[in-house]
Amino acid sequence: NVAAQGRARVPLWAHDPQAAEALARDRENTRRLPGLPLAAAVAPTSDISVVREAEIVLAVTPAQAIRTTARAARPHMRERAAFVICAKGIERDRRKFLSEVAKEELPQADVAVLSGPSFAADVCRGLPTAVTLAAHDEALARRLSEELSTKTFRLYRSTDVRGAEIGGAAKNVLAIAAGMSHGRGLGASAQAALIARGFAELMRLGRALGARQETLMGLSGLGDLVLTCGSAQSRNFALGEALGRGTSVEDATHGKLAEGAFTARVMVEMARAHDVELPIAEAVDAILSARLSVDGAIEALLMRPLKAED
Ligand SMILES: NC(=O)C1=CN([C@@H]2O[C@H](COP(=O)(O)OP(=O)(O)OC[C@H]3O[C@@H](n4cnc5c(N)ncnc54)[C@H](O)[C@@H]3O)[C@@H](O)[C@H]2O)C=CC1
Ligand SMILES: O=C(CO)COP(=O)(O)O
Repeated sequence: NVAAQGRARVPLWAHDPQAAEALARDRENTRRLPGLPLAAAVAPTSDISVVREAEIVLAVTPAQAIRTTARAARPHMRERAAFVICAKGIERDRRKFLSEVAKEELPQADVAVLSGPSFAADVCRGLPTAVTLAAHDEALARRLSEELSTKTFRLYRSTDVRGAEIGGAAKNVLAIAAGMSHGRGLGASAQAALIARGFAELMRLGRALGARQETLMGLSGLGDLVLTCGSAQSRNFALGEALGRGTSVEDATHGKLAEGAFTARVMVEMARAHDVELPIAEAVDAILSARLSVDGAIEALLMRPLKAED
């Protein structure tokens, strides 16, 4: 809907033909964004060859589906079209960032990352939102941020692609921890401590992987961490909250896409490979893999040796 502002036609591809038909019929995503109709210019389809029309493709699938989607788009994408990754996560099987996945699958495209604090429903309602648009090429970042910004959806440009994607991936894992603390009734002080120590983990990992500090402290890092760790509107926070209340991992992860559940393990593996300690992310991974209970994780975090605040 944002892209439809000022454009006559915005094709919207869905991989599931029934979903595309339902969107075309109802002009609304009745399950995920009820009460928020599609703009008139949005044209749902399940034919991925529509990317042929596009100079800008917004890739908004689950993170683990970015590779197959990019691969399917490859024969149809124009030379130098922009492939803007809006998913937040890291490829689990090959331990790759999504910009790396896109570059491998779409050599003809210019890859960018759009990430930051923005619940889809807020954006669709026209509530004020500000996010990061990162591309290695400054001129591309500038062009995309100008073309995709509206009065209420403001894109700040960056050339730190890695920083933008680390923030978006890591905050989901940390939001699960924040949700657990809330669901377990640990109180507002614990919540604030978790966000601050979670941010320390995000910074440590980001620095080890070459991200810039200002990106990690910006919209796509700290900004999105604060949003996601502080709102039950977040699916990651809601997943953690359910676990904190005692719901089983199987029941809690069912139904809605919570990217942190897919990112936790690969984030911990990447950190270990770079000798970076991430106790909160490790606890989330251990709980999701049923190696640790929520109470066991709280106990383990409280028992950690006292150390300097870094
Ligand atoms: N919903 C939100 O507020 C925000 C979501 N994101 C990110 O956007 C990405 C997508 O999230 P949502 O749209 O919210 O999730 P969603 O669950 O609402 O929609 C995901 C869509 O992907 C489709 N899909 C599932 N498997 C697929 C596959 N193998 N190939 C292609 N498409 C497939 C589903 O049919 C569905 O239409 C996630 O990485 C999420 O972190 C980022 C910012 C905000
Ligand atoms: O990324 C988001 C907000 O910036 C959406 O958060 P959830 O995926 O946790 O709902």
